[in-house]
Amino acid sequence: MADRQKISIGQIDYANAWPIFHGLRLDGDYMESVARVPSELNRMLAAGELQVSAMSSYAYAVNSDKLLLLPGLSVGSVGRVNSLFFFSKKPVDTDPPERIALTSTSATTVNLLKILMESYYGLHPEYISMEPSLDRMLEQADGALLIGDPAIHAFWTRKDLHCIDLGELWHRFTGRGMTYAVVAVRRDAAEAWPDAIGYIHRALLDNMAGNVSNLDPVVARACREHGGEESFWRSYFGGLQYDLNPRLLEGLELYCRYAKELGLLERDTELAFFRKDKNL
Ligand SMILES: C=C(O[C@@H]1C=C(C(=O)O)C=C[C@H]1O)C(=O)O
Repeated sequence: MADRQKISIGQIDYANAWPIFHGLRLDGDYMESVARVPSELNRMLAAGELQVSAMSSYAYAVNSDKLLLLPGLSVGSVGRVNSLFFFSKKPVDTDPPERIALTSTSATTVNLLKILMESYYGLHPEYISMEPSLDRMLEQADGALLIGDPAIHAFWTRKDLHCIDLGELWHRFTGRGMTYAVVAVRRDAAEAWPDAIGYIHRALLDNMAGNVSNLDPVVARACREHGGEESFWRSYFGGLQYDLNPRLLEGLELYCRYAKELGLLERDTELAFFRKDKNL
């Protein structure tokens, strides 16, 4: 990497990540940020098109030999999430789905659903990956997984469908929290520019702490851009956990163990963290 390469920072292009990124001012001569859906960020970070990014925790696990977690940053929950939904025409308990359409934007929740189908329900449906369009997904499958903003809009409008909150079901199954997204840095970037990465890490932590302690600006932005009640957005953001705390880490470790057991991950995952003074 050249000395003066711009550091590119990936942001999740969904409301769930606004408490981390809203109001962040890092762009300039040496840094730029881009907002994409999680699967695209996962690909870009692995390809070296980004140096630091929010990403699916599953994709971190797949590439953990090339990445380090930025401590204290996450999108997680202990229980309900309100934006990770499995929609089905019939109840799963009485009418098991034979074919499930998975949003192509997700990595963590796609595998969370597979874990829950297999280990909680004892089901082995066929899976297909599709763009997040619920109508089209349900033309081709008995159930559909959506994440992020499309999941929230579908939850508001499709009261005719059965709906399972994946964070709630995971909590019922395991008693644990779960980390859906993390923020990671490429190990080569952490080695090349420890000070710059440390600066970005600090800026993200401070920005997140400010937004979490005063949700008004992100709630106002969500009402403006997505509609819906202020009370919905306040409890949505209030219900998510952004600080990668021990309950979220414990849940992520258990998720990785299930994923490995079921052949969804090739290896055991050891979570490794960026530390400014000793980053590798
Ligand atoms: C809470 C959410 O968490 C997320 C789920 C992800 C995934 O399934 O890969 C990735 C990032 C987050 O967007 C959400 O999408 O609503």
